[in-house]
Amino acid sequence: MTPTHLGPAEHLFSAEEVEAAIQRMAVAINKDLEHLTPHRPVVLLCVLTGAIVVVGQLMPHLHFPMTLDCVQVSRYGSETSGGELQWRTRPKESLAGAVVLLVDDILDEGITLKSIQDYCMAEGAVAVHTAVMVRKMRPRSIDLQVDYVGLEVPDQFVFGYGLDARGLGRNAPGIFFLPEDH
Ligand SMILES: O=P(O)(O)OC[C@H]1O[C@H](OP(=O)(O)OP(=O)(O)O)[C@H](O)[C@@H]1O
Ligand code: HPA
Repeated sequence: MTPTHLGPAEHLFSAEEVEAAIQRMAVAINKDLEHLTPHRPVVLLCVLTGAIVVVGQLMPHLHFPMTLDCVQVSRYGSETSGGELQWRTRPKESLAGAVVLLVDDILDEGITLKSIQDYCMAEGAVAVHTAVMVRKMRPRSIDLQVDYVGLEVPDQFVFGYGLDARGLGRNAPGIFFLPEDH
């Protein structure tokens, strides 16, 4: 157990391990998207709030022309189980004809990422590539292919590196979970 300001927590990944995983994702993304962009920049779509940290770490390692836009959606709030998806902010620019790189911090049930991917396609995106810093190892009823995954985490409510537990812990330098938090 590691002491954190949320209490003693299991330490899953150090900051160095998370950063190394983000760099590996960047290498794979560069390989796939670099050749697509001579005509039009990729739209990197950050899923606020949690993805702000992974996007900040990922962007300097991406070597193709891009613009940065964001959506803000939420379905957990201060809970550890998800509810209905609330849309707070939609992208500023039109997605018509765009290649989108959609980046979130976690794939849990998959409802958030799938809903945003569907939204992008409905807005006219030509392709939506998806990337998550962590994917939770759990059964999922959603049919969703995630193109880039940094790390796999157990079926626990994790925090750190942008991920919160009841609003706190986004600044934790690594990925943790509270053993009693389900
Ligand atoms: O795969 P799902 O089960 O849909 O859950 C994943 C989503 O849940 C969290 O967002 P949250 O609703 O907590 O908003 P936040 O990013 O503002 O914390 C997380 O940041 C993902 O966006
Ligand atoms: O395990 C989690 N941690 C933080 N936020 C989340 N949103 C969905 N699952 C999680």
